[in-house]
Formats: sequence, C-alpha cells, structure tokens
Amino acid sequence: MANKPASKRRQNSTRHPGAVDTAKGRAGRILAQGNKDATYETARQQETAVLVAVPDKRQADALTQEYLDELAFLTETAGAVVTRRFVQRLEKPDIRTFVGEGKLEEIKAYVQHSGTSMVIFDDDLSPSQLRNLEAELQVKIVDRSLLIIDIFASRAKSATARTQVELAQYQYLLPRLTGLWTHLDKQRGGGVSQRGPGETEIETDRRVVRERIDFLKERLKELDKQSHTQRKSRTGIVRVALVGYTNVGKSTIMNLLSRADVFAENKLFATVDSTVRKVVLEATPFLLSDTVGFIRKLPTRLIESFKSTLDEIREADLLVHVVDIAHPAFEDHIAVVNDTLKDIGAADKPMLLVFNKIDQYDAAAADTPHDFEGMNPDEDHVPRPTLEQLQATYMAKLHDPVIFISATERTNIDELRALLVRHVSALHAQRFPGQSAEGWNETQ
Ligand SMILES: Nc1nc2c(ncn2[C@@H]2O[C@H](COP(=O)(O)OP(=O)(O)OP(=O)(O)O)[C@@H](O)[C@H]2O)c(=O)[nH]1
Ligand SMILES: [Mg+2]
Repeated sequence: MANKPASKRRQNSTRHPGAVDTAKGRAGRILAQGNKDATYETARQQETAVLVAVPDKRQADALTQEYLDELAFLTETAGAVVTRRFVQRLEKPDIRTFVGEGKLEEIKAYVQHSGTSMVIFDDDLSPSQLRNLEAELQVKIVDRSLLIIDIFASRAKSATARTQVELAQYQYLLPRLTGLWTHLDKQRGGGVSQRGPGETEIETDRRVVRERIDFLKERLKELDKQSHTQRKSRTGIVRVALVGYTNVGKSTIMNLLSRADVFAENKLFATVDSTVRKVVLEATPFLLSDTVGFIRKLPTRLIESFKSTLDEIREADLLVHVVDIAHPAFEDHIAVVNDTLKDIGAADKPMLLVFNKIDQYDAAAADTPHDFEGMNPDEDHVPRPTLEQLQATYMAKLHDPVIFISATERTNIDELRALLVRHVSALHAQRFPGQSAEGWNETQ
C-alpha cells in the first residue's frame, strides 16, 4: 500500500518487487496528501484537480451538478483542491478518450495554462482510456474507483480493513498493468509491434500481482475465521447495524447511543473500519455496529473486497438506515443504499428509517446551484416540501418505521431510543424465545 514504508510493501512479493512497487505507487498516488505516516514521501505542494463528467443527454442539469458536487467532496477528502469542472453531454462516452476530441483539447489547454496536476473523471475509465488520456494530457488521470480506493486506503486502520483495501488496490491495478511499460518501451526504442522485454516484464508483474491477490484473499479468510469465532460468542443478543450513505451521521448516532468514541467528521468515508458496541437501553441490551457508508457507483470490486466489513450488516437482525434529509439528493441516496443492500444480500431485513440532520433541512433548501461550465443553474430547480409534508409522505409510503431526528442537536433522540427498544425487544422475543434479554452477558 502506498501508505506503508517501502520495505513493508515488499513483503510477499516473490519476484520483481520494484516493478510492483512502481505499479502500486500508481494506484495509490493521490493518497500521500492526507497521509501522516508517509515519512518516505517528500512534502509536496497541495495537488490541484480538474473534474470531468460525461452525463448522457437525458440527465437533468441539477443532477449532473449534484454528482459533481459529490465528486468535488471526494476530491477534497482525498486532499486535492478543485480548480475547474468540465461537463460534456454525450450519448456514449468516447471509446478512446472518454470525452470527445474538442473537449479534450479544451481540458488540455486549461490544464497546461493553469498548471493543474490531475484530472479526475466521475466514472471508471477502461485501461486504454486511462492510457490515452495520460498520453494526451500529460498529467495524472484518476477515475472514480481509484479516488474512492485512495480515500479508503488513507482511512483503514484495522488489519481487516487494510487487507481489504490492499486487495481492492491490486484488483484495480491488475488490468491496468500494461500501460506502465509503454514509456519504458519507447525509451528502449521498442515499437508497438515489437515483442520484447516489456511484455515479459508485464507478464512477470501480472503474476506477482495475482500472487499477492491470492495471498490477501487467504489472509482475509483467516481474519474472517477469527471474527466469525468472535461473532459466534455473541449469540443470544440482537444485533443492530447502522447503514446509510456516507456522511449522513451514522457514527454520530453510534456515539450518541453507545457512548463510543467513533471518529465522525464532515468528510466522505470517515468510517472504513467497523465498530461494534454493546448498548443497553431501558434494560434491553443489543449490539450496535457502525460501518462503512455507501456511495453511488461504488466499485463492485470494492464491495467484494469489503466482504468482511459488510458481514456485520449481512448478519444483523435489524438495520437502522440513516438518511441525511438536508442533502438535496437524499431520495437518490436512499435508493443507492437499498440497491447496495440488495447487492450484498441484506435487503430483506427489518429496517428503521432515521431521517437525520433535520436542523439543517431549511438551510439546505436555500442552497443555490453553482454556476459552471455547460450548466443552466435555473433549470430543474423545484421548491422542496416542508419537513412536516415529508414526514407525512414517508410515514404513509413506507412499511418501515420512520423517525426524524437531529443527532447533533439531540432532537427526538429519546423517541429514537424508544423505537429501538420496542423493535429490539420484539426481535429478541422472536429470535430467542424463552430467554430474557436482560440475562445476556458478554462472556457467554
Ligand atoms: N447539522 C447536523 N450535522 C450532523 C448531524 N449528525 C451528524 N452531523 C455531522 O455530519 C458529519 C458526518 O457525520 P458522521 O457521523 O461522521 O457521518 P457517517 O455517516 O458516519 O459518515 P461516514 O463514516 O463518512 O460514512 C459530521 O460533521 C457530523 O457532525 C445532525 O443531526 N445535524
Ligand atoms: Mg462514520
């Protein structure tokens, strides 16, 4: 991983470690910014980034803007400053360079003139698009997956989370290894058609990376076994998992309910490791877990490599789905979370829907859309319903219980506790008939 000393990164690389380190450097390159442990990295100036979105022709302007706002937030979380946004509406992204020729020229002119150090795309790029864009623009090219993996890498602390991130990094890297050697081939005078040492090296690298992937998978299996044993000792108690989009307030609610000290901040993916705490409310004990947030277009590979973390959600008896109601795209977020739950096989669990940040709801409604390239800020801007209207709509629409709170202002927290107690007690009676919830203790 890019945030480990080089000597550590080389462990288990049986052959050709230098090449793989180069490759890993490529995968984790925007990470060094926010990484306090990177003693081997020399201090650099803050990186600057241009954002690029290629929505299809039907996507509403307001939505495109929201997506770019989120990409900007991700970029800032990764430690870079956004200098400009570019939007190009296309029926389909260009197969060679993702954006069309004219737009590429425009981006190139801006990047050269402003000295911006990287270009970030709101979608995933194919290995060849990545290569072509890098050749054309002559700066770092980052796609959505890489950006998210980088943030995860800078946040992961536990052995499991770090192993999961490293697996995701290598899986991202494997199909992209070819591009690494094109410039070396050129230096050696090798042409595209010439088969030479470059290809042998790529093959060697691929083998080393595959070996590392297998090793990490094995290691995760081991770690999984350990946590499975741990989880088995927790039978006889209802398990509740906080789920939701990133930055909605899950960790804040965890801290409020469990007096835990989980890191919460206004950044995306503040939590990557999961935390489990025993909570006792009105003599009703249950286990509460806080875990990684979801996001739209979460790379499937990343979901897969985070299997162990997501087991916490899969094995829960009750999900508490936290929503940031002050976010203009909160309904979109609910859909993303429900889809992700479906993907990981946790869609059929009982669920409480907690609308958080009601204190910010009105302020958010007054938000005016930003003005930027290719957008009409007035289009698609409809007034928002009142909180009361929303409450009535959601109460009527959903089968799941709904509650509106503010975790930071402590509004309706007693009601949230009461709702949890009611549901946990009912689940306890159903899951462990004849066994009183009060009788459970941690040593069982
Ligand atoms: N105004 C307001 N801010 C809140 C409320 N609840 C949480 N926040 C803030 O929202 C930000 C994100 O909170 P977290 O608890 O870290 O959110 P999270 O869902 O755990 O986020 P990730 O771990 O990044 O997925 C923090 O700055 C919190 O202080 C609330 O009720 N009102
Ligand atoms: Mg969190």
